[in-house]
Amino acid sequence: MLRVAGLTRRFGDQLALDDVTFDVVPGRMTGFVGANGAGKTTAMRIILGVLAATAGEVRWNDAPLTQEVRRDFGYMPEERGLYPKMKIRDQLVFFGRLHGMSADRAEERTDKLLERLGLAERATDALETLSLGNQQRVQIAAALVHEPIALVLDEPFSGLDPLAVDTMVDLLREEVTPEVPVLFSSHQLDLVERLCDDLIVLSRGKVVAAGPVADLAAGAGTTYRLVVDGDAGWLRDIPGIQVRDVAGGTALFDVETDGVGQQILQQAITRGPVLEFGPERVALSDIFREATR
Ligand SMILES: Nc1ncnc2c1ncn2[C@@H]1O[C@H](COP(=O)(O)OP(=O)(O)OP(=O)(O)O)[C@@H](O)[C@H]1O
Repeated sequence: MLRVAGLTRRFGDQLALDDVTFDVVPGRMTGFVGANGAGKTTAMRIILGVLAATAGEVRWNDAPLTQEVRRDFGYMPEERGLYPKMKIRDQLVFFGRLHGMSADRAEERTDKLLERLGLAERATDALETLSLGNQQRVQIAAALVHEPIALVLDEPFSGLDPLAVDTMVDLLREEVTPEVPVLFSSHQLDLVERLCDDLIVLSRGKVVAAGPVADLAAGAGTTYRLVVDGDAGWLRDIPGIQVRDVAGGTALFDVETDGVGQQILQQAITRGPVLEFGPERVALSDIFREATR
């Protein structure tokens, strides 16, 4: 497991990270979100050892993370770091070799990834001749080529069209074996919601929410949605609930007393057909807004 423990980073007077602690659990995709300047890139750079922490440490399997172990991490930096004039296949093989792979293995992995990303026919083209979306695909391949033991991806999906996002996501899911923790930052909350198992929300250098998305989304857990064939206006007269909204047969309400939700379902059934009933999931955008307020 990758653990960030009490990370603090100052730039002059500015506190970019303030005692940040979180875990990135193997085999789970962890989304890292926060407004511009919240400190995501700074934290990722520290994890990768590109930047030093002012205080705190990064741990790997309960021991301080060493440079040797870091060599086996995969990293997609915010400032994409590939060589524009180098052929993409040569470049990926080169990165594989840098991470200690044999030439044969690096070539085998490179060809598999290029094939998988639909870039096999461009293997001998220079990176700069590719579209930006395709350059991004090569970036992700560069992070994956050496079969990393952990992945840290800074905005891996920015600028990609929905189809390219899907290809990348499929590839990540294939690559993320149960031993590999994956941390990725993104501003695309819909995508994060679809993709990640765990979420870390950073605001002004502090962790303001963290945990499994399902738990965070259920956090408010007392809001229900009822859809009936008819008018749901009668809900307004029921004690023990707070009606948020009623539009025709669709109602959203908060349960203030335990068990009232089930009583309402029973009442609704006696009044006519019930089309939908259940707890309302909180949208990630709402969790984000609430946490970073
Ligand atoms: N090298 C640096 N020197 C001075 N300040 C820096 C440096 N790097 C980052 N900062 C500051 O630290 C804060 C956190 O920046 P960081 O890039 O980590 O945020 P972020 O969450 O990645 O933002 P974004 O979503 O815009 O990429 C910002 O206020 C930024 O200006």
